[in-house]
Amino acid sequence: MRTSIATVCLSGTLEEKLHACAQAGFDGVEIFEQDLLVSPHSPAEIRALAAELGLSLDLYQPFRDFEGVDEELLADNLYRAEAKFRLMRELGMDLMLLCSNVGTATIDDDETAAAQLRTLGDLAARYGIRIAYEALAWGKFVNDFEHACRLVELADHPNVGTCLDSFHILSRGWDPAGIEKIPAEKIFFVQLADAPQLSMDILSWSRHYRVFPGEGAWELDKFLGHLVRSGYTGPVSLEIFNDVFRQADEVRTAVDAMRSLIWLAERTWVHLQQTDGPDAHYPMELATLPQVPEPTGFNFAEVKAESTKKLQTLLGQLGFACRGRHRTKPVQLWTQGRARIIINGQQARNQEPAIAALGFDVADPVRAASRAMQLKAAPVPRQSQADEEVLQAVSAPDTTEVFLCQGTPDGTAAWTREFGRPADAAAPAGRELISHVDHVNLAQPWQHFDESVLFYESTLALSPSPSTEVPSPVGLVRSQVMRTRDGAVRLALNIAPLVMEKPGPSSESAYPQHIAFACTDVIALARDAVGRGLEFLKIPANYYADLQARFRLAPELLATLQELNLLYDRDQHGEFLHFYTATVGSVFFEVVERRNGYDGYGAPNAPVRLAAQYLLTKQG
Ligand SMILES: O=C(O)c1ccc(O)c(O)c1
Ligand SMILES: [Mg+2]
Repeated sequence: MRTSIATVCLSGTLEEKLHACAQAGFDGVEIFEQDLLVSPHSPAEIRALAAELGLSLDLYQPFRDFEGVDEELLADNLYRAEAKFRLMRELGMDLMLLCSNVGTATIDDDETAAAQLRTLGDLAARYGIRIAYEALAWGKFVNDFEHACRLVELADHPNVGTCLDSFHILSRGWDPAGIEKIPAEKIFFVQLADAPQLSMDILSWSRHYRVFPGEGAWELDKFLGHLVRSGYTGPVSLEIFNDVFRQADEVRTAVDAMRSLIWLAERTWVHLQQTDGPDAHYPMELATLPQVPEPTGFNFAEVKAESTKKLQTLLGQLGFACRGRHRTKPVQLWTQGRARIIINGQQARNQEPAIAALGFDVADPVRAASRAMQLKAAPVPRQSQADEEVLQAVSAPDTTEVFLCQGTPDGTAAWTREFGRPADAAAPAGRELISHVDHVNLAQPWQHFDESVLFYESTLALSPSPSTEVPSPVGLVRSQVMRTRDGAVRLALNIAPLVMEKPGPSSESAYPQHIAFACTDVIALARDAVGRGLEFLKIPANYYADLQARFRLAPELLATLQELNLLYDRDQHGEFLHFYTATVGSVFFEVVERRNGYDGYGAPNAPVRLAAQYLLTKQG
């Protein structure tokens, strides 16, 4: 599959955009006219730069409002077109995108429009140029890809074909299966975009909210499957109008874009294997990736900190014990049940405690790392001694280090052997009620949220749950859970509100993130923790009054919840009881008890938690 991307997807100058596309590994680009118009470089210089970078210039776009007009306007439009053909010759380009007329068309007649396309084809042919006609979803008379194809067929000119754009097809709810009926040689170009399911006018949706494949709501693997079956072999290009990508770092966006195409090609290959059988062959080649199953659990979570005292105290109060110190590094291992927390003091000068790494249990770490690398994940450089476990790790978009660890049937981890028992090893403070890490909640930089979702889905095989929004005193927090089907791994990604503008310590400290532990008896554990002096996040009385109104809890239970600062929720399966600790640095802990298969995260309680934490930061 030849890959391409429209320059409109990226921030920066045309020169910067071309460099980013080449760096990310694209075969070619679509030149967006606006990017060229504002460039100080001549068309010849842009052509030379693209050649030097090994990028083909696949499509010049857009040319607008051409067909369905009267004779006088047609003459003007042909004059405009010829100027662009001359420009394209300087660029060394031979394919121009023509959008269906959205403004100036006055004649709603297929024969007329097709004849005008034929005239344009004649003119284009003199310059060795071909025209790819695209139905915009909001076109005046042509807004449906099959209608555009009928006009192309009627025009019956070798230099006139169609451009398919998934946005215009899927946003209108047209059935993409119709793509298979289009003669492959008439599909001159293909653009892909995904989008979140929104209810708004289509033009605004298209111009502001498109995202890369895998970051929205559409089944683009099926869309691409229809295209592959049509016999098309040309470039598959990304055309994403997105307000965030326009401001984000262009190199990162280009890598995110490339990852989406690599992943989509694989998904499409899997889809076609399943529907057409393993012996089916198509002219377009789809590269595949090493297949990996979902991870089976969290292997560890690592917190980096210069001063580890407060963390140690907190973990001890939760019933964790220090199981050892690393033989050669200032690193401690704290465990309870299968929950492992590494406290890492390496290269942590002046660092307040923060979650730095997560380990996932996978079936085959080398294979999983190879997949991640093929998906353009950046490897984490590591120095290990000869007798140490070689661990595979890649960097997530929010810079969390993702370790791919060997899963074992009994949940043990071989690397723990490197931790000798410390001289001051404490016996666990009491009974072990925590069994494992239930979920981890990571704050995402606002401009990398979609990238993070795609990263965890494509590299780790986690699936996105429907996203939610949680009100907090400093903004609305968008939350997206990525999880395995069995819930063994649950990762909640939150977009922190843009800036904490209110004065106070919160504006300096990183947005808090947390690790939630699963426990079999949260009331007992909370009582133990109270006895050990744990500082709980204080929950206001108003919350408990509302709880009573919503759930009619037994008075004794309600009193216990309130006494212990426990929160409560219920779903169609069962009940959820949980509490939060105070925050150290940017880290806090949660302990949860899921009763009878409760499957959520206490979403109605999240605003209460955020408000309580906000109050604490105000008090300093
Ligand atoms: O929004 C637009 O005008 C526009 C322009 C060119 C395209 O290829 C497209 O899909 C939309
Ligand atoms: Mg388009």
